[in-house]
Amino acid sequence: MKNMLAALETRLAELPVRVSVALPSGQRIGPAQGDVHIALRSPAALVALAQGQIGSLGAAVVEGWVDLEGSMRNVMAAATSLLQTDPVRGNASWWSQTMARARSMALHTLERDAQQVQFHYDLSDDFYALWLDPLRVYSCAYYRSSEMSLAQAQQAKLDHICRKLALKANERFLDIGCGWGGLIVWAAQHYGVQAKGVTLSRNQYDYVRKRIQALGLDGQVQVELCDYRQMADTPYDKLASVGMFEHVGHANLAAYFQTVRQLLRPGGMALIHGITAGGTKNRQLGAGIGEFIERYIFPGGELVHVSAVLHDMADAGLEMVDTENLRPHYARTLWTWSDALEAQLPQAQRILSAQTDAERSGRALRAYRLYLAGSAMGFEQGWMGLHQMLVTNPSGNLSAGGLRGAQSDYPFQREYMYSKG
Ligand SMILES: C[S@@+](CC[C@H](N)C(=O)[O-])C[C@H]1O[C@@H](n2cnc3c(N)ncnc32)[C@H](O)[C@@H]1O
Repeated sequence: MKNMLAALETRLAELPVRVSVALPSGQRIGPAQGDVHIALRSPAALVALAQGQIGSLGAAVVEGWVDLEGSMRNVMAAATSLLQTDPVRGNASWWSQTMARARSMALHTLERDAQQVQFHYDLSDDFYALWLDPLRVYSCAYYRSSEMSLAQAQQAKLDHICRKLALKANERFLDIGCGWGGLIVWAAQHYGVQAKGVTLSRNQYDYVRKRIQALGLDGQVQVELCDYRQMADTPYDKLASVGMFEHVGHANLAAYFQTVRQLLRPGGMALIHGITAGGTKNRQLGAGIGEFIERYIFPGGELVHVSAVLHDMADAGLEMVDTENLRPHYARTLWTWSDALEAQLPQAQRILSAQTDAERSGRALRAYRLYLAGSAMGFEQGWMGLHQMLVTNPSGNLSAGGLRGAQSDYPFQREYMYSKG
């Protein structure tokens, strides 16, 4: 115990911010006044701190076994420096990979996915509205110029996607995992497409239906509450799926891309946008971070390296024509969400308390504070990436003129993405 405390004290002295710690015994270590103050109430939390298990320490904060004071930026600066192992380093053994695959299959039945998605997205619309932009876009923004606000950068992202897809008036456009409907409404209003979105969240479905009505878009935009695996629509001209494959799981990724291909007409284009793992072996981040996210934020969420995503896309017969990594944009997006939440903690607590008892709402708020700031830090550190992948369903059909080969709507050069066509 003495050695552990001495080692902890040395580590605290080396941190980039001043961290003071109150031990369960009442003893204090570190500076008298810190930028961050940690009050430990359980010996297990002390061990997590000493071992740099920052995810486990976060869980202890959520459960109320640790009190944490300080700005989220200082907390995260301390957290990265406390780490003793690289959280991106995964286990490559055959056994661990096989177990991870079996777990992934079990986690993603139709029933479980509906529960897992509703656990997160149906927490409270008012809570999300507090820190998201006015269109409630819940994915990485695109800061086309550095002075953009979050609202502008989210609009720029919606437009970036529409341009990449070269959307044209009257085309049929599907958004799998449409959230609060930002993209389908934007694509209908600005590109004149016939749009449909699907979501597994009841709150999102109700909200989008009302928004479509309020905007008078009934004949042009539709939303459906269903799982992507249950769709049997005739193929669309264009398709997007944004912030969605993180919920699909590695074991189901190939089937997800087969569904994408079936829902896309020959020659059509799809834009797949999602969080990717920084390493090739880890489905979850180490140091207890993955367990934290699984338990409090995204049950069933899985990270997959971009190489594995592209592999399964190719196996499904989709051709990747353009890939862009927006990782720094997600760090900035997440810090903006985190700052907005930090600036409105009493309102957030009130909103969450209206849904459930004080203990559960307190836990949820502590979990979201750590998740938003921790994710911002994770993108800054490169533990995760954010890839936009443009793919086509190449037609290989015999046409009247003979064999056409693999053709698609993808233009010859990528300049078209930067000018409204
Ligand atoms: C991170 S949100 C992204 C929402 C939206 N695309 C955006 O950018 O704001 C993920 C979305 O995927 C949806 N989703 C997750 N699993 C799904 C499934 N199996 N079938 C249909 N939708 C699903 C959720 O309901 C949610 O709307």
